[in-house]
Amino acid sequence: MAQDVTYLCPYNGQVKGSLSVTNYRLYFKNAERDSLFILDVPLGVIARVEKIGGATSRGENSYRIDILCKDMRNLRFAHKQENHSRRQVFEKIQLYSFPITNKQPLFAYSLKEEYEENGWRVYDPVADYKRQGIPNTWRISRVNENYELCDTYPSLLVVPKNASDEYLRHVAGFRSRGRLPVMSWIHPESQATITRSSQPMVGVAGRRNREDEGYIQMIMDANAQTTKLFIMDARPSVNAVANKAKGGGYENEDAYTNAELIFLDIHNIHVMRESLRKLKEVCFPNINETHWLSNIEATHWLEHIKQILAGAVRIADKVEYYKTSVLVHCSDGWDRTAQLTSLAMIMLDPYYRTLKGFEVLIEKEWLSFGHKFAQRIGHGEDKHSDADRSPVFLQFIDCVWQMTNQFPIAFEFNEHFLITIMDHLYSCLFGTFLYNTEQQRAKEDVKHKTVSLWSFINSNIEDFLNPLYATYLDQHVLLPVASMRQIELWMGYYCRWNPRLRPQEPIHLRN
Ligand SMILES: CCCC(=O)OC[C@@H](COP(=O)(O)O[C@@H]1[C@H](O)[C@H](OP(=O)(O)O)[C@@H](O)[C@H](O)[C@H]1O)OC(=O)CCC
Repeated sequence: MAQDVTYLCPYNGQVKGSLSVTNYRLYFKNAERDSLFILDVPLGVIARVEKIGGATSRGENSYRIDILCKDMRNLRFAHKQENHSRRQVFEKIQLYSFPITNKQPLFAYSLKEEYEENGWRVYDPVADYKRQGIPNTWRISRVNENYELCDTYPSLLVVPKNASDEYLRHVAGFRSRGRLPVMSWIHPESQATITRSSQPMVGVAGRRNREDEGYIQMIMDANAQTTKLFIMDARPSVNAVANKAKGGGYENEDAYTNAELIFLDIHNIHVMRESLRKLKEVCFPNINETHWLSNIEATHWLEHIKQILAGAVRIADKVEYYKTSVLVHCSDGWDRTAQLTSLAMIMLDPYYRTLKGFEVLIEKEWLSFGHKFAQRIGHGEDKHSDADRSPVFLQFIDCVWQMTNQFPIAFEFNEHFLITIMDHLYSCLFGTFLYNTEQQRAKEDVKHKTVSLWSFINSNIEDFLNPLYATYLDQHVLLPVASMRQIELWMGYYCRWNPRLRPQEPIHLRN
């Protein structure tokens, strides 16, 4: 606890008060009695802490602690040199914001809160495949039971019936990191499927693999409706070609007869990280009125959102209206592929537009299929400029918000639900988003040692429901308009800290 600290609020000016740090949060409370001002920041959201100014700094508020956060804001606290309090506050914030770096346990292992709902029971892979209805042209394989085939995949895989476990091993050998094509979703009527994978290891030599080619044919044959299959490669073709230099690449249509390859032109994690960095500069702390639209355009953020949504629309369109199966992949098959399969599934299957169904979707397409949450967010690590960090999951949640914005009564959950998920992606209060793979989470026994985010949400469900929700029975397919005219900046998230941008009651009505 440090007394006599001044929070330099970009909206309310200087606020004098006391700053406390616990092993979970940073808590600032103003000293004046009249208007209460509180800042309550989970330390997990902190990306970087720095000391500004030294003992000889004389300018007003020049002796500070500046904090950069992952949730689109920065916090600045001015200290008094004579109090000698800054060092201790700084060291405690460092210690508890970066527990992995400092060999401390993540706070999720300290949370003792009890909830009546056990969120760890929300997702059961067999139950979701049963709900989808797996016909006997497909089978559940246990070949990855102990993660021996692919340590970044789930232990349970749904594959074409005729592919033996031995055959699967050959196919996995030709896919980057063993991430072979497996089923994400099957259409209840047409039996057209969405399958997902990583890139084939074609390389500059143009290597082929008989089993991989035969396996793609099996996926095609499992859909009696058509003799064709679309391979949607999420990447710009130039990147797919560049990946050949590292032994990767894409399917050669001569080798995969009846398959049509389409590139969806979604950029890689490095482009997206840079785009969000620019967006934060434009949105926080204040909005430049005259250059707002050109500043937003210069970040390219909305173009990326549009491109991801448009890719998912093309997948949903092929599966629904052409009754044709689609294989989705990118380079590694855990960033853009997860965005595309999960968005297409939301468009095609109303179950995933319910609150529980959305939780199942995140558990299945993101967590069980090895999206590297720990690495992309940097949980507990102080390496704020790590090139593996990237807002891939935020882009997915932003695309879901775009759909709720275009179809306000089609989703059971509300905006607060999406923002709460983002807040706890960073907070490390729950075990849900910790680690990078299902195997790691099983090894760390998170289901017994931590609380699931869905326990908290499902025990307070009324806060997260959309009052306008109308269970669409007939309109089960929802295709958003993925064009720049319809895509909007999600102000409720990117500008959430600016009180002037919150719709207020007219001043004269304020008491
Ligand atoms: C000469 C060496 C060629 C080379 O490095 O290939 C590597 C590629 C990197 O491949 P990219 O696809 O551009 O970028 C990759 C994808 O973003 C992938 O996510 P996803 O799951 O969405 O695939 C991430 O997991 C990887 O960490 C990242 O490297 O780099 C490029 O293609 C950049 C050139 C334009």
